[in-house]
Parts: sequence; structure tokens; C-alpha cells
Amino acid sequence: MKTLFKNVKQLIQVREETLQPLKGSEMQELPVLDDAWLLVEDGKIADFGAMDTLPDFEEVMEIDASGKMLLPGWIDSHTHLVYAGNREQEFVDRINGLTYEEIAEKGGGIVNSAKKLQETSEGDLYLQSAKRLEEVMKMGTTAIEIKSGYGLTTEAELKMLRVIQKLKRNYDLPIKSTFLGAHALPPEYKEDKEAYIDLLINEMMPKVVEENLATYVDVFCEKGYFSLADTRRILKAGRDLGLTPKIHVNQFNAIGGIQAAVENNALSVDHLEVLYPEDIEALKEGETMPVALPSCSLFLGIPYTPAREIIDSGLPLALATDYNPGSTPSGNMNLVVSLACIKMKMNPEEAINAATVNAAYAMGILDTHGSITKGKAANLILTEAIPSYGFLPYSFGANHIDSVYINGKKVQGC
Ligand SMILES: N=CN[C@@H](CCC(=O)O)C(=O)O
Ligand SMILES: [Zn+2]
Repeated sequence: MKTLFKNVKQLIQVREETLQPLKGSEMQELPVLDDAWLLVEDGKIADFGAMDTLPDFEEVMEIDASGKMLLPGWIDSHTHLVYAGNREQEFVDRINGLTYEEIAEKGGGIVNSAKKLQETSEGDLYLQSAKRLEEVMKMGTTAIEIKSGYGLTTEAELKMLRVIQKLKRNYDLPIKSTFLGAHALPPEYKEDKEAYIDLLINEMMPKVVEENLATYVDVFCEKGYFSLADTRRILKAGRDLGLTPKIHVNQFNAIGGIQAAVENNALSVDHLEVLYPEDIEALKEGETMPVALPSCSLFLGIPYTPAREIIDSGLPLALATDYNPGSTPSGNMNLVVSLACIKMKMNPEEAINAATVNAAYAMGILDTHGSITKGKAANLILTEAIPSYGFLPYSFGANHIDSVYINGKKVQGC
């Protein structure tokens, strides 16, 4: 089955190849092709060009994209989309003056979600999560990473990861799973953190690997959660079992997590709301992608990741949602791209590059996704008729998506 998009006002993020993420000033370049066509065959981008070069294709389904833009679908490289229930009460508590840390100290936060998840059946958890996945696909997300970390027991962590595995089987978009057993200390281990880390390393991780349930290993490296020494220990154990690190660092405090991540060849370091010059220097030493999560900053009222400092020092940057019940109950990548421009002073080109090419790198799928490149998956966003691509972040909060395609197939309901 072939699909031909014709009269596309602009094809955005057109690249012959994407071997490396985009760094520093490269992020300002967003290659586009005006008045274009694009052919999809067998779920892949087969060819594209300017309208005055359009060949006479036979047996194609034609889509007239006059006035509309076609771009690679958003790639969300950091989410906690599998969770049970919600934490609306904590949202109200924060409105009334408590901080995220104070709520966690009172037994709320991650352990609150863990309690809910432990009490939820695998079937119900799947249904809640599938609904969220469909919601974000309609908003243009065409590849996603999902973490465990709301289980905090062997059984519940495996339950989460099996739900992710079932989502992978039932949905066509790339889904990568990350084992985040080191998300918080369960209350029963409050006095014995080492015992929980032993359980995580000696029981949970081997089972996760045996059942092939995760590609990445994550740690919440933060004061009051997992220390630098804990992080190093868990990353090493994960690497020994073949799990690549991809970790939460520098959300509230910088405690050396970036250095540990780079030393362990982490694929990404995520959050970075607090960033010191030595963190930037450490990132320059490796291939680890910094990932900013601006909708978390918006929701918690914490600082935004200093994108200008990162990009202007020659580094790459990716954007993701952090979709989770506590700090970011939103999986809207369109809002993330807008916030990156409005609050982090990224220009539209940088933000779109960060949510496509660099996001694909942060998910380990840059060779197959993230750009309009021949042979890559036809995971695409077709916008409504809009004046320019900059209009997407500019008109924040609005939905200008006409339709979303995954492997060339239209996502229903958008
Ligand atoms: N910071 C750690 N984990 C999540 C929040 C988890 C929660 O509050 O449930 C995050 O990335 O923001
Ligand atoms: Zn997170």
C-alpha cells in the first residue's frame, strides 16, 4: 500500500542521513523543503521531493496537504506513562503551600503511586496505560520510552514492565522500556536502604533481564532518594547485565550524577533543572544526551533546565514530557516544545530538533526515526493549514495537528 502526500506546504526536518545528534549551533538549522510531495511505502518513507519533480505514481492513495506541514512525529524519550490512579490530592496540597519534597516526606509522592499500583491488577493497569498512550499518540507522539518505578517490589515492578511489554505488542509505535526500581525507597526499607538495593540488584534486575523486559536502567539520583554511591553501584550492576543507563539527575540538587552517568556511558541524563559548570564540562567528555523536561518545571514551579547554557556551550539537548502522576500529569509534546521556546529561550528550530532528531538519539532509535529521511519509518505529523512551523510553539496550548501517522497508518481519532 502506497500513500502520497502532495502539495505539502513544507516538509520539515528533511535530512539525507542522521548519524549523530545535533549539537550547539547545529541545533539552529532545521532543513525544510517547500511545496513538496512525500511517498510512503510499506510503512516507510520511500521518497520525497519538490512538487515540480513529482513522478507519475500508480496505485497510490493521495492526500492533498495544501497549506499544511509534514514533520516527523514527536519522540518522547522520558515518561512514566504506566501508573495507577492519580495524585490530584497532592496537586491541591501544593496549591495550599506544601512542596513536592514535603509531600514525599509525609508518605505521598512516588510511594503513594507505588501503593496504588501494587493494589491494581495487571489488566486494569494495562487499560489505564493504554488509554494514556492513545491520548499522546493523537497529540503527535510516535515513539515513546516508558519506565517502571511505581512498583518498588519485585512483583509490582515486573507487573509494570509486563504492561509495557503488552503495550509494545499491541501498538505499532516504538516503545522502549526502562527499569527504574531505584525510584524511591519503599517504606518497609526505610531503615535499611542497602537491603533494598541488594534486592534490586540481586533479585529484580536479573528477573527483568531474564524476561527481557527492559533495555535501560534508571536511578533517581537525588538527595533523600539514591546517593551518588548508590547510583554508581546500580548502574554498574545494570551494565553488567546488559542494561544501558538513562538516569534522573539534578532535579532538585546536583550531587554528581552527571559525572557518574557519563563515566558509565549513559544514553541520557534527564531533568538538569540545577546545573553547575562542572556538569557541563562532564557532559562535554562523553556522548550522553542531556534531556530537559519543561512541563515538569511548569507543574512543580521549579527552575527550567538552562537550555541556553547547554546549547551555547556546544552540547546537544533533547526534550521530553516526563509524563507521570506526580510531577507532570501531561504527555503533551506540543506543550513541551512551546515551553522550551517560551521559558527556556530555545528558538523553534532548536526545539523541533530537540523533540525529533535528538529525542530519537535519547531513545536509541535515531537510525530509524526522528527525521524525514528515505528508509526511515513513516511516523509523521500532518498539521492543519498554518502559516509557518514556528506557529506551532507560538500558538501554545492550541492543537494544530490534522493527523498523525505511525508506519504510514493514520492514528484513529485525531
Ligand atoms: N523525579 C523523579 N521521578 C518523577 C516524578 C515521580 C513522581 O512524583 O511520581 C519525575 O521524573 O519527575
Ligand atoms: Zn521522570
